[in-house]
Amino acid sequence: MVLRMENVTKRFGAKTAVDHLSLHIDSGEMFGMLGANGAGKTTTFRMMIGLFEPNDGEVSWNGIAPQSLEARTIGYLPEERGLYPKLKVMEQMIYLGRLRGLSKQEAVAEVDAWLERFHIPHYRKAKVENLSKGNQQKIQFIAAVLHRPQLLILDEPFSGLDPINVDLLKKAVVNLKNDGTTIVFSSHDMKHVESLCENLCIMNEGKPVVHGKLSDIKRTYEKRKLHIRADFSLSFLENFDGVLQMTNGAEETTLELRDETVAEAIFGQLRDLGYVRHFSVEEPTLHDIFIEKVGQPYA
Ligand SMILES: Nc1ncnc2c1ncn2[C@@H]1O[C@H](COP(=O)(O)OP(=O)(O)OP(=O)(O)O)[C@@H](O)[C@H]1O
Repeated sequence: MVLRMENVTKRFGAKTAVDHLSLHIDSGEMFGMLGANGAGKTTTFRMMIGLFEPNDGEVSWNGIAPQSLEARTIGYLPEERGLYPKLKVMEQMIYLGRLRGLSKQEAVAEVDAWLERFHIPHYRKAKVENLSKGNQQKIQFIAAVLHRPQLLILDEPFSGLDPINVDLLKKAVVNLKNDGTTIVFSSHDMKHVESLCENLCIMNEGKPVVHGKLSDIKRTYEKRKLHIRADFSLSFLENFDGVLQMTNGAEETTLELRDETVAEAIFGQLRDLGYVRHFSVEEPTLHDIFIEKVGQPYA
């Protein structure tokens, strides 16, 4: 399933929530959406699944409008979790499975397998309202995947989970991807996007400010961080051409450089000055790129 969003704009009254967004997500890909609160991620997801119509532009999956896809094709984990608190887990999952075209037996088999995988088979008959927040989230995740969708859209799937459950869910997501599911997800933790996605989009005020392959984005982002530990004073580097910022830690000096050629120039000079214990150039993190492009740390 290939997703194409061409020049998509969505307005709510005077507010432009998504502004001329073009995206291309390939079949079987895991795609990350980043953006501060209100950047337009959820609105984008809702257009991907046909809940919202764009004011301008087009959305299609394999050339088909999302509204025309079969219910079985899409799985969606909404940001606002929407389970029925009074219903028992299995009853509720059977109901949702039936809505997506599964028989009762198929739904029960899928749900039992997922409950085992998530180490919560004993909650089969529990009311949702009696589960912890993290376990409710696992149930909500199961609701999004029990019909084995080809496209899975996960809005903040890891928020509110402890590290063990984050790992459990991450593994599940990676397995689904390896089985061929196309996955789009948003996360407020850039490390999740960095570890899971080859391709991503950073949105800011409805506009895509960075979009493409993570490795290409990092390569074309010129700024580098340089870490040095030396047995002599490095104070002369403060005014070195291409050094944008210098921070002296207890053991190590960290420099922000205009680009990697500055590191080479510094390296050439240090060799003649004394013993250098450590010299390393760091690739930019997604966090660095986000701050540069969006102008503020991620909320
Ligand atoms: N149904 C709506 N009616 C009016 N305005 C809306 C509606 N949905 C979203 N908006 C506005 O559109 C903008 C983008 O919202 P959206 O929920 O897509 O952002 P987001 O990136 O998902 O944010 P968050 O990380 O906080 O979930 C916001 O300013 C929001 O207030």
